[in-house]
Amino acid sequence: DPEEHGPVDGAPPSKIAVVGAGIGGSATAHFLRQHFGPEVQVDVFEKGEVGGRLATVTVNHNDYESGGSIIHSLNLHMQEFVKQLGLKYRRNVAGKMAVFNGEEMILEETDWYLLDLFRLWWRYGISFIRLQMWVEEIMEKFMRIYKYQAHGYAFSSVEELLDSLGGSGFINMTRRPLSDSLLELGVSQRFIDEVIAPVMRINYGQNVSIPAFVGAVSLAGAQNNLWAVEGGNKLVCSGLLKMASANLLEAQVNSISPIHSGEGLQYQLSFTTATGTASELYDIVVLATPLQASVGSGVQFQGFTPPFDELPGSYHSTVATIVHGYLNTSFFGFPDPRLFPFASVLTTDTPDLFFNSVASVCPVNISAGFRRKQPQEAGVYKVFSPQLLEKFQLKTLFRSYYSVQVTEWQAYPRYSSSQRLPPVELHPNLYYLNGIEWAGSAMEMSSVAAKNIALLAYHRWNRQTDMVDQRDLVHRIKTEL
Ligand SMILES: Cc1cc2nc3c(=O)[nH]c(=O)nc-3n(C[C@H](O)[C@H](O)[C@H](O)COP(=O)(O)OP(=O)(O)OC[C@H]3O[C@@H](n4cnc5c(N)ncnc54)[C@H](O)[C@@H]3O)c2cc1C
Ligand SMILES: CC(C)=CCC/C(C)=C/CC/C(C)=C/CSC[C@H](N)C(=O)O
Repeated sequence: DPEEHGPVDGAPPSKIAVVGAGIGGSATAHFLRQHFGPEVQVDVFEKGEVGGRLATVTVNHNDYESGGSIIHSLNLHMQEFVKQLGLKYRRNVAGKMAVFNGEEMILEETDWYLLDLFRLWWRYGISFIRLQMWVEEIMEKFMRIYKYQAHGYAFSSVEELLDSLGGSGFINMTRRPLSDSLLELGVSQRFIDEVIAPVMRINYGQNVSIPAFVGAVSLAGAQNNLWAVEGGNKLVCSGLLKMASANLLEAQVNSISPIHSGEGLQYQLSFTTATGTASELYDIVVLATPLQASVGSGVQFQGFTPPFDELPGSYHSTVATIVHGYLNTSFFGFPDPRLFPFASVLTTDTPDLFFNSVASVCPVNISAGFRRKQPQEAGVYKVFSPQLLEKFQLKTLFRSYYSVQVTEWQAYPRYSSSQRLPPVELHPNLYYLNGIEWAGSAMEMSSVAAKNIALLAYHRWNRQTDMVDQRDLVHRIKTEL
């Protein structure tokens, strides 16, 4: 009901709450400040660590990313944050990749690009060219969002946002399995089994039946133009909160209820801090954390029914195990570690294989002369697996080790092609950011959603309906310029 958005006299909101200080919540605080100006109070509630799923662990005096680690060169919001915050890029240190099927390496990268290309062509025909063109085309359409957002356009749902970028084709990609889309494109089943499936396993711990849209995001994350933030990706979150002059409250939000008073519509947030429970009133609230029961945000809605009973679906559990030790290269068919040239090993979808990938990792601070450790030396490796690794499994992958650090993540949605995308607007001035993860979960996706919600909240508050869910933006923007 438009009557319930901002006041008719055009007064700005005085207090806005953001729940969650991951990249989604921090970026929201930053964009809210940009759009609503310096006067509004922005409170950010965080029950755990700033950064959320962007986190590091310390091994042998160095820090390593244990959650979200890589950023695409065309992820322009992340790039802009790093620039504005005066942070530095950390380029990917090159390393060769192989695919293991539980018995042997079925694909091995070499030092010779042309040889690799020839091998790919020999084994899979032109599947890899078709795939590359498909991902490029999707990326090109995805990039439209930056123009739309720069012109101030917002979308009231993830479907509207996707539709504006790639029409019904993009929405359909969230509803059909990746394998179907690729087969239709003429990509061979062998290529899907031996290349696509391993990429889906390392990036989302799932298989090729995940929806095509998130499949394309995952494939973009397997390209070679990737980077990270020097010092750790989570520095972006703390930096954005600071730049936005947001008040960080170390508190768990327990409930949200709408209150109608002389002030108009407000939301009462009740929350628990180290010293007890309290509550505050806000004009606008943004929830920047997954609300699925399996993730356990603990937020209850009181006094109104959001547009869902309980959000359907659950989050996929992925275990990141960081091991400092000696890789057991014999397990991969290389008895002599000096002859093992790979920095990362991906795996095919093979029953009984207990891990998705193992990769040598670089610390978040790399000095100029940094080089990856050779397999005959002790190095730091990240293993992704669906379950906690048992001791015998660690002993299978490593000849010996000094330390093991385990992070069990409710990592990203457990994707299915029949899942509908969650709503963005839960009540007139109450917004939900993490529905976008059901299209694709990545730092940039949360950043795009953050910008969208800040714009949407601003236009709704000011009753600017002509800036929301506008059609034919490609053409409109051309003529606006
Ligand atoms: C192992 C792993 C690897 C990944 N790799 C990549 C990658 O390489 N590249 C990439 O782009 N993406 C990657 N991702 C995905 C990416 O990390 C996420 O999409 C992104 O970080 C999500 O950010 P968010 O802010 O939306 O959510 P979160 O980071 O989950 O933030 C939500 C925050 O809300 C807080 N919170 C929850 N409930 C409450 C409450 N009631 N009160 C107060 N606070 C609350 C939580 O503590 C949390 O800090 C990876 C994820 C994982 C787990
Ligand atoms: C949003 C767009 C257009 C592109 C993002 C591409 C990207 C960076 C995807 C990564 C997705 C993801 C969840 C990766 C997880 S694992 C990452 C890495 N291999 C690791 O070892 O940590």
